[in-house]
Amino acid sequence: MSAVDDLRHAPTHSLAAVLRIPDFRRLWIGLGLSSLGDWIGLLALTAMANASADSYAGKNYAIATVLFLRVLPALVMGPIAGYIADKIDRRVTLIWGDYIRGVLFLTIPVVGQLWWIFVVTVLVEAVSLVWGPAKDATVPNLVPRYRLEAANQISLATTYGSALPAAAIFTGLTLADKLYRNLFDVFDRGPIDLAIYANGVTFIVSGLVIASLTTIPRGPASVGGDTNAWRVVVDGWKYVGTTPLVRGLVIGIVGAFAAGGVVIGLARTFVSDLGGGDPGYGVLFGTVFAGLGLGMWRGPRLLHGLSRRRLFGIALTTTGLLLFPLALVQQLEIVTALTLLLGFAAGVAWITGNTLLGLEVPDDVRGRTFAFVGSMIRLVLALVLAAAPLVAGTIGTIDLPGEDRSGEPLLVYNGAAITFLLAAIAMTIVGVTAYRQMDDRKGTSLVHDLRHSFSGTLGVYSATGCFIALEGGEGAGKSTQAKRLQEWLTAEGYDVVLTREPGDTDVGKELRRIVLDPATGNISHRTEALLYAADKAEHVDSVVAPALARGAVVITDRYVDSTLAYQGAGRDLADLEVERIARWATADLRPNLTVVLDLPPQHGMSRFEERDRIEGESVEFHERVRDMFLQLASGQPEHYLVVDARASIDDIASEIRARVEPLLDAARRGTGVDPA
Ligand SMILES: Nc1ncnc2c1ncn2[C@@H]1O[C@H](COP(=O)(O)OP(=O)(O)OP(=O)(O)O)[C@@H](O)[C@H]1O
Ligand SMILES: Cc1cn([C@H]2C[C@H](O)[C@@H](COP(=O)(O)O)O2)c(=O)[nH]c1=O
Repeated sequence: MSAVDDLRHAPTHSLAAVLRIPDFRRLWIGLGLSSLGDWIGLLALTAMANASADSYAGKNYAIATVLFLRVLPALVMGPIAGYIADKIDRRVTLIWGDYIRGVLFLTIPVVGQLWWIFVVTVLVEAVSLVWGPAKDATVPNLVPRYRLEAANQISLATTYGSALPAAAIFTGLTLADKLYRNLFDVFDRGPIDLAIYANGVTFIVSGLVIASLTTIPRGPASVGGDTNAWRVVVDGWKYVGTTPLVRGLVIGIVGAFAAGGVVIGLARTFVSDLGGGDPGYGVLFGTVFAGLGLGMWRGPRLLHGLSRRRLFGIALTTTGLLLFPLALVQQLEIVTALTLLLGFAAGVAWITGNTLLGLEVPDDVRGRTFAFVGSMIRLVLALVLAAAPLVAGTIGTIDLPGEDRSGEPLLVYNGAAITFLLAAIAMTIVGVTAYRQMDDRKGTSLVHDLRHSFSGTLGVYSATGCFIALEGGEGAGKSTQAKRLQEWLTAEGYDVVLTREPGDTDVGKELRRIVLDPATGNISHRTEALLYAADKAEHVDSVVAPALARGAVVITDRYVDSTLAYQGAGRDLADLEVERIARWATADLRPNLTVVLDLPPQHGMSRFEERDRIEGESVEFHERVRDMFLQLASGQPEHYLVVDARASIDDIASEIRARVEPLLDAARRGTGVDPA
């Protein structure tokens, strides 16, 4: 198979496949180098600012100014940066943007003055504001549309992930300076100057790498959308203010950034207070980002069964609670371990909040909401980065009562620790508020949900074919959409099996008659659960599994989620027990995608007249069923699509098609798909 075929057949979400595109790979190397340099530069500049003042307050103020100036240009220039990027040739912006930033950094050690650090910080940020949209606008020219999401994931991971090697390099340089004195004597400020020179060089090399790209189109970047920041903020306020869920999300996300800002803003002086130097600072910085990365990567999987809304509130509250010991413990090693946990919790909150925003905010206001959240984050970060060191500097040093034998105070807390304590209180309040505003499981204890999510398994995904389930309340349009999907896939040339629960097998037909015939009357709820489970066992063993094994696309009208919703939430049997039985019956085989057609129960019931045994249940019963479907979807957004079933049949069908299409690569090649 040729390299091109190989690339075409790689799954849509494959990161390796995007990196095999030569021009994207070059842009990525450029981005990686400049991001690495940028993080090293941030560490070195804050360390340089720290060294430039003598008093505790003076050090804090110098660091605060550097950090504040990094955010300030985005606030002032944000609206016009997009406009400028639109007007300049993209190639020129990308290449010269890197050269200019590189040269500016190289001048810092040469001038060696604090005021010049401030000037360069503002200039570099201003250039970055134009460089960013030009880069974002270039990526779609380098990769096919269906690989854009994977390309964006790589860009994001590279921008933030490079903080880790940057911290390692900075720590290595400062440590080497401590171990081998005179090693960096050629530089006025030893390893700090070297780090800043290295930063400048990485930008210039990045510019050279990007200059070798052949496919950056000539002409200005198209950043698209409304770049008027004021309009974005006003629209965002209106929408957020009137939607409780989104209000909770925004409070949480902005709160998490505020807490992060306090930690970053005070990290250098805090490390000094605990007796650490530049290497300790580098380690602490790297640890926060290692934790963040781990949290984003593993966190949601660790608690995969938990409602995403609850997980978000819990992660935020945990971030706040972890800040307490961080502030009070005075040992650098323990503080570093706590920082890893703190980063982890913040990473879980960030990825969960972002996913929820993407999933819960309607398409027509999603862009504006993201832009609004972005503006709020910058505003709050700027305020916090400026205010935290000022507060810490003003508090100064507090000796707690009690002395040791030599008459020294037993415990001394500096301003940084006290400010962490204030942030801990604020963050915990934000976390609890977000949790309460967004809780979608009121009435179910958190302990129950946690036990449930830890005891569950991740499930089994077929190694071949593609398994799609349609779920939802009565009359939501499952059969209609299942048929539409089948017709489309068949026309596309796939081997498709359309099936349903209960009643697709001979045994199943009998079971369906028993459970749905009003003449059956009241039966024990556990009997009902077992009858549905028996239908599932037969269905999976004789229909679903064989079809998947030969590489077919299997569409089922209802599956395990129906029993969790109807017998679990509707009948009020213990969720865990119903789930265990259903998972056992189906050998824990899970759909690659479950489409939930969401509709108010009365609306669905108005679509037909006859009522079977289950349809005849109360509205409250069907409300509980609906809530459970949504709850299950929110727990694993990567495996679900929730659709507003009030939309037209055509619109719903095309929304489903768009989500199913990327999953089909594997069915085409006869290999399994796990979109997560
Ligand atoms: N989006 C829609 N808008 C309006 N009517 C719809 C829509 N989708 C389906 N219908 C109609 O609603 C009725 C029920 O649809 P369908 O049988 O597909 O629902 P269902 O979810 O499979 O129902 P059940 O839960 O009873 O199996 C049908 O008459 C169908 O034509
Ligand atoms: C699979 C499954 C179904 N049910 C209920 C849900 C519906 O009321 C009927 C099936 O009717 P449809 O017209 O075919 O949608 O059964 C359930 O309670 N538990 C289940 O596992």
